[in-house]
Amino acid sequence: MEKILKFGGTSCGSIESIQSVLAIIESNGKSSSDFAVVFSAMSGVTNHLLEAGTLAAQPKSTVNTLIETIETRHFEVIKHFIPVTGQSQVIAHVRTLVNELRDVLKGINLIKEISPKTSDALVSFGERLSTYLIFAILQQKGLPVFYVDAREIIKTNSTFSHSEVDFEVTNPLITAYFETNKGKIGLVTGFIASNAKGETTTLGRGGSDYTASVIGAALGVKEIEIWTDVDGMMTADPRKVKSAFTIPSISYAEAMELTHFGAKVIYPPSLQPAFAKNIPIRVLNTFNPSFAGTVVSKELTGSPYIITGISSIDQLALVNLQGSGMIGVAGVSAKLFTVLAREKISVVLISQASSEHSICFAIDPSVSDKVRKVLEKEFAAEMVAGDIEGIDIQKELSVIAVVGEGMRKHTGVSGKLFSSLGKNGINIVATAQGSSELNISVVIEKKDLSKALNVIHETFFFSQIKTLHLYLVGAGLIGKTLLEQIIGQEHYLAKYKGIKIRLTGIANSRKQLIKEEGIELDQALRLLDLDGDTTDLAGFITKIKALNLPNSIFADCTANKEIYTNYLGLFQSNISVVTPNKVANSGPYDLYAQLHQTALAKGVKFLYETNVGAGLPVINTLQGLIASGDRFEKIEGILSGTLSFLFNQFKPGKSFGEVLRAAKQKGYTEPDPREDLSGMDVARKILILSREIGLKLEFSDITIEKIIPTACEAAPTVDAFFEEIDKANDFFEKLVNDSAAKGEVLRYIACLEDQKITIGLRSVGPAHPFYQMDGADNVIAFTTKRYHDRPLVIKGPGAGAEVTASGVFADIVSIGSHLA
Ligand SMILES: NC(=O)c1ccc[n+]([C@@H]2O[C@H](COP(=O)([O-])OP(=O)(O)OC[C@H]3O[C@@H](n4cnc5c(N)ncnc54)[C@H](O)[C@@H]3O)[C@@H](O)[C@H]2O)c1
Ligand SMILES: N[C@@H](CCO)C(=O)O
Ligand code: NA
Repeated sequence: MEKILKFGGTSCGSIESIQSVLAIIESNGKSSSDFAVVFSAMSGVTNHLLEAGTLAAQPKSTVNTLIETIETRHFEVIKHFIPVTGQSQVIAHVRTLVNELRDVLKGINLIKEISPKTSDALVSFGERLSTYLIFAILQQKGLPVFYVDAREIIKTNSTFSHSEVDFEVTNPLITAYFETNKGKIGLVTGFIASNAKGETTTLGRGGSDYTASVIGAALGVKEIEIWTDVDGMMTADPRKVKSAFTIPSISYAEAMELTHFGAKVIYPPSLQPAFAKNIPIRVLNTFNPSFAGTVVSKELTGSPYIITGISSIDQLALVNLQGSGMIGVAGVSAKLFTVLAREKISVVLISQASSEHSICFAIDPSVSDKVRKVLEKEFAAEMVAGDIEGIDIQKELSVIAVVGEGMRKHTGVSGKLFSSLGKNGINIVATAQGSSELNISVVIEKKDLSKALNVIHETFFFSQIKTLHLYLVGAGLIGKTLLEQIIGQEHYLAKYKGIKIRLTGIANSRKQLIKEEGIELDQALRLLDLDGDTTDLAGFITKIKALNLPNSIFADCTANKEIYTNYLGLFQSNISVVTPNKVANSGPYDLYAQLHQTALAKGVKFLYETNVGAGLPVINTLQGLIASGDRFEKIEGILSGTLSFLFNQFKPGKSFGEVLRAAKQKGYTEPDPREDLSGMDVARKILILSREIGLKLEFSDITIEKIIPTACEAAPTVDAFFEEIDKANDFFEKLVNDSAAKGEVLRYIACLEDQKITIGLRSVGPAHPFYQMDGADNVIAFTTKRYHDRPLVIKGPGAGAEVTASGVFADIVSIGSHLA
């Protein structure tokens, strides 16, 4: 015979699905009749039958409603597919079967008990009904079909509910039966069989697949098709990993490993007879029949990936047995696993270090109390003697298995696996790798499961592209410009850096929006307005943490003074922070130190190049010098773009207020320009630089020489401030004139030397290195041990939306490169 098709319960579940099943069979029938089809019961029917059985065994209960439900579902199929003239005969046959079913239930009701034997007889009606219906429909359509009650050809022992097939008797029966009906399509009841006495038995878990496999093996078919409701076996559970895709080809051994840990599309043990005869199994989708699905076979067609798939068990407990008395003592593990076997406790994974000091193994958490009791009893003597110190059971864990024959040929697979988890702060509680190198298993905390699956999936299947999840808080001047810049670089980043930035959250002071699947960058502001909720920063951050997405970056593009109190929690949740906001790094030193230490300890990034000199490479350069062992002697510079612009542009006769307004309009000033004019902004920057070189200075250690009249400084609002500035024009004219009279210019200079910071307005002549400035230029001179005679100077535009956003962007990309 050419092949066997098998349709599961969902394929036989409704009018629509049966429509697809019929179409698939008819299309196969066009070219040949040399195949057979195995059917499960209509979905839900087996459960209804079992329920009816349980009910029937109770006094004074009625099963009529359940039987009617079952009957009606089958009648509906008849009415839909069979022409009226042909219906009565089919309906009559279904009635006969249902009456027989009623008799079985009556029997159960009489003795008030349901044995595995009666249960098997009861559930057999599901497959008998579904298969008969499809037989009747196809027969009326004129296809050469015959109905096969598998009880006539599959013989088992009498272990009801999970009977074992007697192949010696079965195989000749199958070949003879199909030989007699050669040239016709056999439609076979799945799941059911019979014992030597002719009593109905069932084949246990994966039953109908087993039927297909037993018949296929007996007839030596070329392929077995398992039709289900998904596109074959996937690289990961698509409910947990959105980017999971169908595995085109997989080996029997890999399929075993994957399904052992989850992927429940097929149950490989039930396909054993076919495996043994090297018959390939193809897993196909009834609802997407043209899709090629997955072939499970001995031969591999060569996957482009190192691994084949990932699966997991969500709930797991880890038992750890430890003690010095276990070292070198033969038999502890033998005893342990004998006990577990005796108690029928299934062990999911085992790991023992070569020190032999401990053995750890994973079990279903529902049996953890039992395991503890059993072990405490069994090892009581060893525990009293102190040879075994204790039994530790950890719950709320999950296990992930990375599976693939390809791992044998590649080195560095576990390195890749562990480092990808490590970079995302996922703690590995235990690991196990079989010497077959077919499966590496890692036990992790349950809360990290979805994140870990996604990280691993991306690492092995999309290694060319790393998705960064970006949460942008602050969609003002810098935030908006950043979004525009990202849009412009999407293609470049994907192609040359292997990075995709997915905007997962955005907020401004009014609204916030989080979308796990990502927010279209060019629609982000509109969507924030349209779909956003009222801003609640604490709630926003709680949601980010709960989402627990891999490669997450929080970009703080606000000037908010409190937001940084959230950074610590973000770091602890393995979320990196990128920010132009200077408040965190210029706050109390203890907090500053705690933030930096936490980020370092958690392996996440805290990047803030734009804190000083906007996009100019000030912080990175400084860090490079420090890292390479240079020593700083002096840092001096013009660190305010706004003040630089003011003193470059303002000339007597001009309005100082107008020049300041122009600076604001050009995006140089802080959202509140009082921060710039008061010297606060410069003070923050030089303090940040001092901390970068290792000084423990506080804001209060800085002396700021004032440059604006007290009235300006005292102005309560930004508007009032501008009014005061306008009134102070003479004051500023005099400052400039006095300086110009000496042939000099005014420069607002910050200086760090001998652990002291001074900031003030200086009048400098043409010989001074800061004399020649333009626009909103910053200049920073580092005098160090190495750059001693002539300082290292960084100079250029130090404020403005484009240069600042690009500095923030570069920090984000640098995190991407670190993760990729
Ligand atoms: N302009 C520059 O040249 C420059 C250079 C370097 C650094 N920076 C820094 O960049 C940051 C942003 O500056 P900007 O000019 O874009 O400011 P902005 O006022 O234009 O934008 C700030 C944004 O933050 C939002 N915001 C404020 N508080 C918030 C909160 N609690 N929750 C959510 N959103 C909140 C606002 O709604 C706004 O969208 C500042 O920290 C500034 O110091 C600016
Ligand atoms: N307001 C700041 C922006 C850069 O940090 C300045 O004028 O320098
Ligand atoms: Na910078």
